[in-house]
Amino acid sequence: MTCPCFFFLGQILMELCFCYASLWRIKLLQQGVCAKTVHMAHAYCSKTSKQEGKPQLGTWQGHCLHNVRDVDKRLSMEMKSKEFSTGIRPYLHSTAQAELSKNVHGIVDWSETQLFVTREISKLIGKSLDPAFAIRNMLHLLSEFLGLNRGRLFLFDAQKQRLVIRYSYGLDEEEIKRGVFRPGEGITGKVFQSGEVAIIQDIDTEPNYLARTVDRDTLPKGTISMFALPIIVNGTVRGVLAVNRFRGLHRPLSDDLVTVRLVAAQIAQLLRIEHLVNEQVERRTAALTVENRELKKALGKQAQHGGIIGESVASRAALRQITQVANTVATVLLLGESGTGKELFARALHMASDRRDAPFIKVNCGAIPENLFESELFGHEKGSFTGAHAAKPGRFEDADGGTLFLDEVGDLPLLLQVKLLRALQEQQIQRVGGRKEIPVNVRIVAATNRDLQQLVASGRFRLDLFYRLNVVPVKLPALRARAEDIPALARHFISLANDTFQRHATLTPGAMEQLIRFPWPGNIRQLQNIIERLVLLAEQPEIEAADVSRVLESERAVDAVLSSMTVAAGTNTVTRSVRTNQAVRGDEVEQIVSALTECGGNKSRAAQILGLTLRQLNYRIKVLQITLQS
Ligand SMILES: Nc1ncnc2c1ncn2[C@@H]1O[C@H](COP(=O)(O)OP(=O)(O)OP(=O)(O)O)[C@@H](O)[C@H]1O
Repeated sequence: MTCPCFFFLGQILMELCFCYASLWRIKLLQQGVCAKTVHMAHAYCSKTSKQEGKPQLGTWQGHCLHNVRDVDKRLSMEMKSKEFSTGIRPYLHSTAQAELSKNVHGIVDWSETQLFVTREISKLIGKSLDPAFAIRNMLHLLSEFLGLNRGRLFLFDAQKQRLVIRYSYGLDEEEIKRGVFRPGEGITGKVFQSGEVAIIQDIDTEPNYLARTVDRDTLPKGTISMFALPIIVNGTVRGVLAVNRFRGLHRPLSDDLVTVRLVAAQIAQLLRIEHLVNEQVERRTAALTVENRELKKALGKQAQHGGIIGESVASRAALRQITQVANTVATVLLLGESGTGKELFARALHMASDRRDAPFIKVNCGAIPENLFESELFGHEKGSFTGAHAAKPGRFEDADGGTLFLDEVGDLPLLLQVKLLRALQEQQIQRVGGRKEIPVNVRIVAATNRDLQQLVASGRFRLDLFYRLNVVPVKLPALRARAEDIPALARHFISLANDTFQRHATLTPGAMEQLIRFPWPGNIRQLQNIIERLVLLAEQPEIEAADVSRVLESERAVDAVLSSMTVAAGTNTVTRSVRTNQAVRGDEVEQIVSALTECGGNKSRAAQILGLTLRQLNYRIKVLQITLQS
């Protein structure tokens, strides 16, 4: 028989316990601990006591305190972290408050809570695609509202060949550090290896549970279950999501599994997006790093060599030659096809010489009308011819102390060749209409894309002038003879085009390969034009091999059309192919080509048909980059 005193004492103790637990609840609420958690812990304790029939003060109070203290300890830890107070805490606080206002004094309705958690998880993805924010909040929701605690996401570290914890909720730093598994090791490793879900009813009886991450003593007494789910991204297992579950929760295990599966699927989605973004960023960074390195290299060399890009043997030989003679007065004759960089070399020579602070004057001998040429070169006195209203110095005088660059010197009329020779020999000139000899100190650099020796042989160029100019001949190689220079030149032109058109284009290795393999006829300008076109047409920053193929294909088509035009010369059929790289000026090209065709390649007659002087025709041929190949 029970003593009434004992029964009475028991009632008092029970009341005291409720009061104690309520006080705890109030205290924790005052301290800012999440109200829902405290409420859940409290509800759990009340239920336990009811189920166990009569009050067992030590056991249920112990449960209650253990749960509340444990939650409190972990929340305090989280609350200390910056992230909690800036991102997660306000979010959970507001949702918990909302839930609390509905449910604070009633028995927890789990299906409603599950629905709420599911909704919140989906909302998280909409809020941010940042995996750190979304995943931590999901784990937080699982723990706070469903009691699925110590959520941890392991990801496979390919370098270490280990699964390591990347995101977690409710684990301290030591626990995170300990949570490392080899594939196949423990439950986590096995789920990773098999790609199958593991549901552990009781971790204490599971031989594969290694209790490595979470020390068993830190978990509540009683049965603890565990879910471990593979995270599958694009068909590959990338990691494992694990959570602990107290068996004491009064709802089916399968309900929680549904929610954890949803979280695993959302995490996989987030990682897929992260992977895609990282891949893009990595590709872009790698391309930019290569480009940066190349540009730095090119810049260094450019600064050294006056902007000349060229690593090939032929380019380096030409560079060596101009560097050697830069500081002398020796006349340099630059020989090379159109667009091989003759002007660039002439300028570099000037800049490398001690004349660099004096003028560099360029005269295009092929572009100046014959009747104006002498005055252009040597100047004129007032009234020396109609229209000479004032005295004007010529280009020789302009270049005094510096460099005079005579481009297309092979086009110089014979009469002027004599006068030029005289000026070179005597280092003095006479203006048109003037009597006075004017001394000039000019260094001559001449250039031509024509075969001067052949012109001498045919009587169109004076031999003595040829010797005078040909002191230091420098042969500039055509692009086809220096494929090694193409990558550096291409990058240089990409950078120029990016500056001009405000773009950020880069060439993929495949695109560069296409440019290297293209049979460039010789003109660097053609390479530059194509790169400019590629930069302008590019729909995305990376120019792919297919983009280059497309542009080169159209280039080939233009070449083919122009090459098929043959020119017959008299009764002897001389076949010449005509090419250009300026498709945009096709009409004019066609007119010139058909005039040349009609006249059997005779430029003087073609010029008459076109209403041009021979000099003008030669100039148009040059500007339009029409090359007559025998
Ligand atoms: N080695 C090089 N490095 C960098 N750019 C180059 C190089 N060679 C040529 N270029 C560029 O190619 C274009 C043509 O060069 P340039 O005008 O010097 O050739 P050119 O032989 O004088 O041509 P033309 O005979 O038609 O007058 C220019 O834009 C020039 O900057």
